This record gives sequence, C-alpha cells and structure tokens, in this order.
Amino acid sequence: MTRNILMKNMTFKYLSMLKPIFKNVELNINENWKLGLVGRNGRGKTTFLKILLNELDYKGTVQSTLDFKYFPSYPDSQHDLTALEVLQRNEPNIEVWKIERELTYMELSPDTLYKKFNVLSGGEQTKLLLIELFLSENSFPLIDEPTNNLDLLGRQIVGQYLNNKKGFIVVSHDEYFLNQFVNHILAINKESLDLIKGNVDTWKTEKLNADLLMQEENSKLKGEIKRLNDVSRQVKTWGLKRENSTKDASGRRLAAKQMKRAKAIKKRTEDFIEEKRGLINNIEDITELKMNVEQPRKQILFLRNFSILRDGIPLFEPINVDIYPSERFFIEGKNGVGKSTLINFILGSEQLETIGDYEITLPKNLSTLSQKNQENIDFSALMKNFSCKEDKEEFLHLLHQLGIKRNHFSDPSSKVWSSGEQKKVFLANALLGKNELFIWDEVTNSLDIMIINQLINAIKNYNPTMISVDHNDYFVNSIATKKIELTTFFK
Ligand SMILES: Nc1ncnc2c1ncn2[C@@H]1O[C@H](COP(=O)(O)OP(=O)(O)OP(=O)(O)O)[C@@H](O)[C@H]1O
Repeated sequence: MTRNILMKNMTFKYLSMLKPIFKNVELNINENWKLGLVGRNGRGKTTFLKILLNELDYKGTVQSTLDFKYFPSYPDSQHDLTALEVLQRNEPNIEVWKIERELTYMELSPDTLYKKFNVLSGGEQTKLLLIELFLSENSFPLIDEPTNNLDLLGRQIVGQYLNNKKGFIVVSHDEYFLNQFVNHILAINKESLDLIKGNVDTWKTEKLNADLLMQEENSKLKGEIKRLNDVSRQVKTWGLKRENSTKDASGRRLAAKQMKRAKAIKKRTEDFIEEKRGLINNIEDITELKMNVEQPRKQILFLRNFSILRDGIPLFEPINVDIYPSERFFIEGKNGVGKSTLINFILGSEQLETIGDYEITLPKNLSTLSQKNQENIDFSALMKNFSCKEDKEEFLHLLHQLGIKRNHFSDPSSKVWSSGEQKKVFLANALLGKNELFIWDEVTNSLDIMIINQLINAIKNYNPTMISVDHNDYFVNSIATKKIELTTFFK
C-alpha cells in the first residue's frame, strides 16, 4: 500500500507577518513522487518543509506516516567525524559495501569515507549528505537547495543519482537540474499553490497559459471595478444633490434611499475586489534593476603561463588571459580546481606563490561578492556601516528592485531570512555606488530564476566589466564575453 502526505485546510503564518504564507492548503502527495518544489525567493519553500517536519505551529491537518529526513543536516564540526562515521550516525548497522556502492553512483572514490568530513570540499560533503538520506529504506528525503556547492558536472551526477531514486521532495531554483529527474511539481505562486504532473517545463507552459488568461481576466476585472466605482460615485452625487435641493419629506426620503444605494454599491465593489484579489495579484511582476557602471581605464588582467602553487605544485594547468574594459570573464572548472583561489589572488586577499608572469590593475571602485552566503546577517551592523543616509536609501531602493519590500526591512533582525533574501542583501550591497569592476563569485546561488533574468537584463543593459565564477550555465551563457576552463595540473 502506498503512503501519502495529506494536507487539509492547512494555514500557517509567522508571528511577525501580516498575511499567512499558506492559507487553507489542500494537498495529496504520493510517497513515490519525485516532487520539485519551486517558487520565488521567500515564498515559503523551506517553511513548507519545516511544516512537514512538524517544526512549526500550523492550523489544519497534515497527515503522514512517512519518516521525513531533511537535507542539509551537517554534523557538528566539533565532533571531527570521518565521512563514514557521518554516514553511519543514523544507520550504525549499515554495511560498508552498501555505502561504497552509493559512492560509486556519486562518482566519489571509496577512500573519501576515511577522510575527516570537515576537510572535504563543499561538493563532496553535499554528495555524502545526500547519500545518507537514502541509506535507510523507509525515509522520505526533504532536500533543500542541494546545488549550491555543486559545479555543472556535480549537478549532472546528483541529478542522475536522484533520477534512480524515488519518493522525495527537492527545492531548487536550477530548472535544468530539476528537469533531470522530477515527475511532479509543486509551485508556490504569489496567491496560490499549483500541483502538476510533469517537470518544470510542463509547469512553466501551464503557468504561462494561465497567466495569459489571467491577464485577460484581469483587464476585464479592472474594467468592472472601474464601472462599479463610477456607478457608486454617480449615485452618491445624485443623492447629495437631492439632499441639498429638497426640503419636503418625500424628497429627503428619496435622497436617503439614493445614499444608501450608493453605499451598497461601494460595499459590493469592495467585496468584489476582495473576492478577486487572488486573481488580480497572482501574476508575477518584476521591476527593472539599475546598475551604476563606469568602465575602467586600463587593461585589468594580464596572465602568461600563469598558475598558482600549493606546496610548490601548480593548482591548475598554466593559463594565458587578457581582460580589457567592458569584458565579462568567467572562470570555469571542476569543484576544487582553484577558481575561488584565483579570484582571491586577483583581489589580493591571499598572498600565494605563483609561476609565469602576471600584471593585475584593479580599479579604485570595485564591487565584490564572495561565495559564502553568510548565515545570520548582522543587520544592525550592516545598517550602521552606511556612511550616509543616501547610501542607506540607495541600499533599500536596490533591495526593493530585487523584490524585498521596505516593510520587510522595517525590523530586519526580528526575522529569519530565507537563503534567497540573504543573498539579495549581499547583492544589493554589491550593487551600491558606481563600480568599475565587478568580481562576483557565484552570484546566482540561491536566487530565483526571475531575479537571475533581471540580473542578466541589467548586465546586458549596463555592460559592466566582470570577473566571475558561476555554475549556472544559463546565466554564464547569457552574459559571458570570455571564458577559461581551469584544469587540474595532475590528472
Ligand atoms: N522564523 C521566522 N520568523 C519570521 N519570518 C520568517 C521566519 N522564517 C522565515 N521567515 C520569512 O518567511 C518567508 C518564507 O521563508 P522561506 O525560507 O520558507 O522561503 P523560501 O521559499 O525557502 O525562500 P528561498 O528561495 O529564498 O530560499 C520569508 O519572507 C522569510 O523572511
């Protein structure tokens, strides 16, 4: 007998919020589905998973006998466990050969198991934690944004891995990744939830058609609202006129009747708007993002037969690179090949031994964005850091363009920000002021596809000079003018 997740009339609201994130949700999810959970930043994807894990106080019912397991669940770094110990923490009796088999599917070497988990790369840790989810047969994995530490190849391997499993929910903004394995989509829209059979493309086509219909419906609704408002105003004016011009009792009665009618029409208009609000608001809107860009005056980067040495050994095969103003240069290569190290070297933040020749001319006004999405942003410190009121205003304005409303920011420290919202704070910070060079490491991580599109349009419009690393193929191919693939020195 297959088991299900059954939601009935489920409503949930965080205390600090005015509106509920979920209202009267009715869902029936089958345990065998490979379900992609999608939706814009801050819509409530992680919240949905927390509801399934029974960590939040919702109204209504959520029934399931499934044993939910959440990703990522990193081990406490103080315990200094080996990868094998991490994988056996919930399944102490599992045989090692079974774990090794999973490692092969993930293209990890068996000796990874005997290394300390803490020293492994982000991509390796992700793969191991995903393997852990599927070790116990009865568990139902809830996988929250697994791609952040994975390069393109890693995303393909994990995609294939998940394709061979069944029964899980995955949250991701990477559509290519999801399309490798999902067979159902649950989309959190502005005002509704869509549950469909198919992959992200199926859902997008259906959503596009629904949006087109809704746009038509919307203009009809707006016309109807205008007509009702006009009628109500007209009847009120007549009533007022009559009230002022008549002295006899029957005239006054008629005037009072007309005023009553005007009020009734007004009430009807308001009820109508309230009833249709969901329809009117469900279409996604997006504003234009502005960038303040100046071109550097000189060549930025000159590398000849260049590589960085670690313990006297080149990290990657020597490279030759020239970067000129208005070029957008992307550094590619597998996890761990040295992309971030190269960026840190260019920025001068790490003193490293090198081979070959190099010349780096960094302009004065530099925008940087680092790979780590820092947890628990200290908002009060951030706000204090603004040297003037104008900067703070510009920052809030940029956040607004990225879809974070001012009232969301009124008491920022009282909230737990979603990963995408946190990323937007860093992005807004990186967009402040006029910049000549943008050095961005993994800007697209955690951002939803609409924000990525907004960023692509801004970059195409304002033509900034960039040096960047990113694993989102769509983003890179849309804006890169030059790319280099770093390859490991020892194959
Ligand atoms: N404990 C909390 N208290 C108040 N607000 C919260 C809390 N946790 C999350 N939120 C808010 O609830 C909303 C939904 O958050 P959630 O993390 O579920 O979004 P998400 O869809 O997973 O976003 P992302 O795509 O950015 O990861 C966000 O606006 C977030 O700021």
